[in-house]
Amino acid sequence: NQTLKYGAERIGKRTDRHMEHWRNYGLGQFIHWGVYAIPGGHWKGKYYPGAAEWIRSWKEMPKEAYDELYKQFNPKQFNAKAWARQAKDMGAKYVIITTKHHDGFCLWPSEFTDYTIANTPYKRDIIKQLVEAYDEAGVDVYLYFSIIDWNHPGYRAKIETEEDRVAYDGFKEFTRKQLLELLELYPQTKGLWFDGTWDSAWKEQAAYVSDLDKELRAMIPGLIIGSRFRPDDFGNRHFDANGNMMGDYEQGWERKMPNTIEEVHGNDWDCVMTVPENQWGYHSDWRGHVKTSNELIEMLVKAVSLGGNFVLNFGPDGNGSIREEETTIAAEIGEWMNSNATVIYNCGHLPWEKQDWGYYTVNRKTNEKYMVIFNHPISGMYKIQTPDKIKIRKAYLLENPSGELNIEACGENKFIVHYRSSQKQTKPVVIVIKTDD
Ligand SMILES: C[C@@H]1N[C@@H](C#Cc2ccccc2)[C@H](O)[C@@H]1O
Repeated sequence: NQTLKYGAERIGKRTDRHMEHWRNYGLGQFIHWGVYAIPGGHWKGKYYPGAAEWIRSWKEMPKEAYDELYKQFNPKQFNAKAWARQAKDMGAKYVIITTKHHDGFCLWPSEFTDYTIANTPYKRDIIKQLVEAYDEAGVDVYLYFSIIDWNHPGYRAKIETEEDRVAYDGFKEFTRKQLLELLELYPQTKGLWFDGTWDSAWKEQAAYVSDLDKELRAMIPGLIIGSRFRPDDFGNRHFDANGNMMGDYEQGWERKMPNTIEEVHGNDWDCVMTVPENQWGYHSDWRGHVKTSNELIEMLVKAVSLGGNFVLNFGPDGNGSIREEETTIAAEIGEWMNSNATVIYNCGHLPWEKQDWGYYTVNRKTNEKYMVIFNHPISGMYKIQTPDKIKIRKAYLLENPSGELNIEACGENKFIVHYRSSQKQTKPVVIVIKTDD
């Protein structure tokens, strides 16, 4: 182990009540919204094949043209309360909202730049409306903030000259003032979700970012910040040079998921996921595979079964509307969550051998165990292998607690639950299991 001045601030999970609350969310919503929603992945009739929120970086998009778009931003359909209601009905316990993406456009009236919502035809503070609406709906608010800021003159991807260094020092102070401003303006914020911290310029700022991290945490008790913010002494992010995670949870699962508990290294973690293959901001022409609600429910259950949170992205259009595909997905997930949230909220990893029929989750408070079934064996036999002498005493469908299922004990820690559905299953089914531990 090396002695690090700016490595992991803690070994092992945070155990305070704020983090315990975060750990038990299960399901969150991501909102990516900004001026990139105006072109929606097209420019002058051409289709942009990349992620819509990155369209400014497209060679076919003149930077000066993009940088004028905010003067058209006037989302007349925007209704923060409707968005919050939809998220609540989907079963999301928290939301992560883009305050500023890589293009540098601020959805709040920051006093440190003119490139903000205040200077659009819309004028009003989007972040304030969203924070208040979600908070009122009982959905905790987290703020996404991109360190990369293509609009700021002092931003650098790398520092090569003395001029770069001076410019970047000014950019660091600008970044710091915006972050303090956000927490000052929106004290309901429970955490910051940082992005765009992969530049070498940022990765050389271990001392500065360590101080900033402390300053931000001092502003809001219990503030939660993931592993994508601080670099260590050697520019490592997520894990320091000694392999210890920096931040309160691992932010390494973007559009991908772990398959085993070993891959999450005993840390808290989140998975942030898009409905199409790779669109966070609004793209009017989703191509490639668009995930169904069943696929997304399986990802949610898989994340919880491995001790993480699953955060599903929504990309509202330039008028402030949530697109039809996302509205349908939210309703279908919400319908399943209505009768199955028991296996998601306050649940985590059960260290039993993974079986083909699906995933286990366990309620951290009651120790009640769940089998969430995605694959029905034609045998009608659901195998369970318990560790060290744990016996299965009872099993029943979550939707029918009085209908006990037949359990066959097959020798040391092997059990078979017999279940054959009477009708065609189009959504995951949950079996509750009672044990003698
Ligand atoms: C949460 C997501 N992170 C951002 C990114 C990215 C990215 C950029 C380059 C290579 C791979 C990923 C996306 O624009 C979105 O905000």
